[in-house]
Amino acid sequence: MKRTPHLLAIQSHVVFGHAGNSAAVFPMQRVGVNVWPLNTVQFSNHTQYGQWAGEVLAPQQIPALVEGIAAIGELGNCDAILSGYLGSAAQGRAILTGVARIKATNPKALYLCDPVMGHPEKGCIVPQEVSDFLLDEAAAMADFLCPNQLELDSFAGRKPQSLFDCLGMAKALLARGPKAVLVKHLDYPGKLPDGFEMLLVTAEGSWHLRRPLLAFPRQPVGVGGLTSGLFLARVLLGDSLLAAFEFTAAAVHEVLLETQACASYELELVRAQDRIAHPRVRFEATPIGL
Ligand SMILES: Nc1ncnc2c1ncn2[C@@H]1O[C@H](COP(=O)(O)OP(=O)(O)O)[C@@H](O)[C@H]1O
Ligand SMILES: Cc1ncc(COP(=O)(O)O)c(C=O)c1O
Ligand SMILES: [Mg+2]
Repeated sequence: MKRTPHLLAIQSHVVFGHAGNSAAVFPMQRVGVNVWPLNTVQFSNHTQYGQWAGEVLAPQQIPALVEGIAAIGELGNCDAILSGYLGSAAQGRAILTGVARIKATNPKALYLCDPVMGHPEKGCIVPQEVSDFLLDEAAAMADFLCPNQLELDSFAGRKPQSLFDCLGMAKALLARGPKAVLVKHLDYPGKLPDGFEMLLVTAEGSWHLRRPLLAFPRQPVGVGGLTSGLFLARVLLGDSLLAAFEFTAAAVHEVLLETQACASYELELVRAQDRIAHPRVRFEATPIGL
């Protein structure tokens, strides 16, 4: 029997609703991965409500929890680490220490960094020191990097002029160390208004994917964490990077369709669970080159 992969997921938890781990853990479990959630913050709700209660985890807790897992002899079973929303740069550095510790135990373990940098206009609040940490330190250690357009712009230090420019910016990130860059959401001059577009860039090739843009009165939150989590889960389950990319686009689209049908602001993950595991839609990524 094939072994069930294990994934350490280090990102935010919200008591109500879905963002960070609260958007990613259940879908990753639903597709067949054992998830070890380590919550960087516990907030009452995501920050785009404009107010929240709760606390940021003390950074020293991250290596302490990793050591606790090592002490019971289980750290070598960790196949991958995912990091997303961080409460502080010190937490980020503690995660990189944890990644190094896990890779020393299991050199095959993969590290996916979702460089959540915040979006002040949308109300996604992340301290500036976290963005600086992601740009200067985390990208170099990541096997997979999953920026959205804003985050890709921050890495490149400029805005794109075209789709090919986005491709160039994502390819430039490969030189910093990652094996693959998944751009979760593209935005560039000339983009068709009725599509939601993504890019996958690897040393072997690059692919562009378009799915329909759905209308929401208020954009749902947590889609980034859902996207990076499902992508890593499918890679661990044995998909090629391209197959994991296409699966992720389809499963995320299914969740958004369910959410739209329910007229819900929060992602309808529980209702969409069978559609996550077995998406009915399929989007084919097309090769793209410079
Ligand atoms: N097919 C779609 N139609 C409409 N909105 C979408 C679709 N897919 C994703 N979204 C929304 O697009 C936005 C993507 O946000 P962005 O900041 O680029 O990424 P992230 O989710 O990482 O923060 C989110 O608000 C998400 O809810
Ligand atoms: C607590 C928390 N975690 C994570 C996120 C990131 O969400 P997404 O997955 O949409 O990037 C947000 C965005 O506001 C947030 O408030
Ligand atoms: Mg995001």
